[in-house]
Amino acid sequence: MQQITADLVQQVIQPRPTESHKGTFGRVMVIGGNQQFGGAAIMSATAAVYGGAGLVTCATDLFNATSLHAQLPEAMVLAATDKAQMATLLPKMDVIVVGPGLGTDTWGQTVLQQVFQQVQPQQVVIIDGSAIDLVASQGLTLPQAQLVLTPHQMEWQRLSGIAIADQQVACNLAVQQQLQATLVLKSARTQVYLPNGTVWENTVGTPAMATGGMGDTLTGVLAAFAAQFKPLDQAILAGVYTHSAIASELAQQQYVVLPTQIARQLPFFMQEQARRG
Ligand SMILES: NC(=O)C1=CN([C@@H]2O[C@H](COP(=O)(O)OP(=O)(O)OC[C@H]3O[C@@H](n4cnc5c(N)ncnc54)[C@H](O)[C@@H]3O)[C@@H](O)[C@H]2O)[C@@H](O)CC1
Ligand SMILES: Nc1ncnc2c1ncn2[C@@H]1O[C@H](COP(=O)(O)OP(=O)(O)O)[C@@H](O)[C@H]1O
Ligand SMILES: [Mg+2]
Repeated sequence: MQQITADLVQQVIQPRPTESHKGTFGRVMVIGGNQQFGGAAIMSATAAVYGGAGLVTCATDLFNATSLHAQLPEAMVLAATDKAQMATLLPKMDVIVVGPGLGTDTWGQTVLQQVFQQVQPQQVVIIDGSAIDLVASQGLTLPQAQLVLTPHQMEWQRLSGIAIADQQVACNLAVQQQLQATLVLKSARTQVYLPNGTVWENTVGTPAMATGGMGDTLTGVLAAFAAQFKPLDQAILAGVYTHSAIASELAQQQYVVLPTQIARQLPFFMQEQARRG
């Protein structure tokens, strides 16, 4: 198993080119947030904006629109069930996050199926939370795209059929290769399984991160990094490390680290890495 280190992150996060504009840094759409879990989509979109994605749109239950805009006016918003608008906007996206706070009821199922039908092969699609549970419970076929799955151990158990106690590298790798997706298997020591069959381990992180919304925030970090930095494999590894490294820094003084604090720290951490790289 290879280790994700600060060196790798500093190679990925580079100073921004002077000749650039918002289009240079990618378009991200976060799809999720039912009436119960709106915060999850808001946290994902927040991390995507603070992580540097050029344009961020949140497709959600419009119940969440005011709260989203109250703290993140940078994000655009639309109803996830608006078929016409989704059909216009989805093909324009570089990176799609689907699942944070989506829920597994009929609303979530309808939204997910519509997204899977419209995704294009060149797009990066980050599948998280409820979307993973729905793929598992409904036996949905994953779309043709650059897929990144971000399950925690329980979600991976549901999707892969491998019980948490049996989630060893060889078994995980076999299923990940079948799924033809990057796997970010989240735990206290998150592992990343890349399409080329290499397996990486996160080397930072803290129990101060064990708070609801922490994984939702990770999806936004990964989306922003995938939108800005190439190749995708390196962007994902750097995103996983950055999310936890910020938490570890804050945990020097805090017993608990809030997901929204990690998002707000992203521009500072990224500037530090860009200067060192
Ligand atoms: N503020 C919000 O709106 C929040 C919304 N959330 C959304 O709620 C939906 C359900 O997700 P949940 O993850 O809460 O529910 P799940 O039922 O999928 O999983 C949570 C349970 O899995 C177990 N588990 C075992 N190993 C674990 C591991 N390594 N990491 C995490 N849990 C582990 C724990 O007992 C935990 O209670 C998702 O769509 C998610 O995005 C959550 O992220 C919480 C915050
Ligand atoms: N004890 C811990 N040590 C290190 N990282 C942790 C710990 N507990 C949780 N995390 C991290 O927090 C995130 C939790 O993700 P997830 O369970 O999907 O959260 P949520 O769905 O509530 O947003 C993952 O990135 C995981 O690695
Ligand atoms: Mg989660």
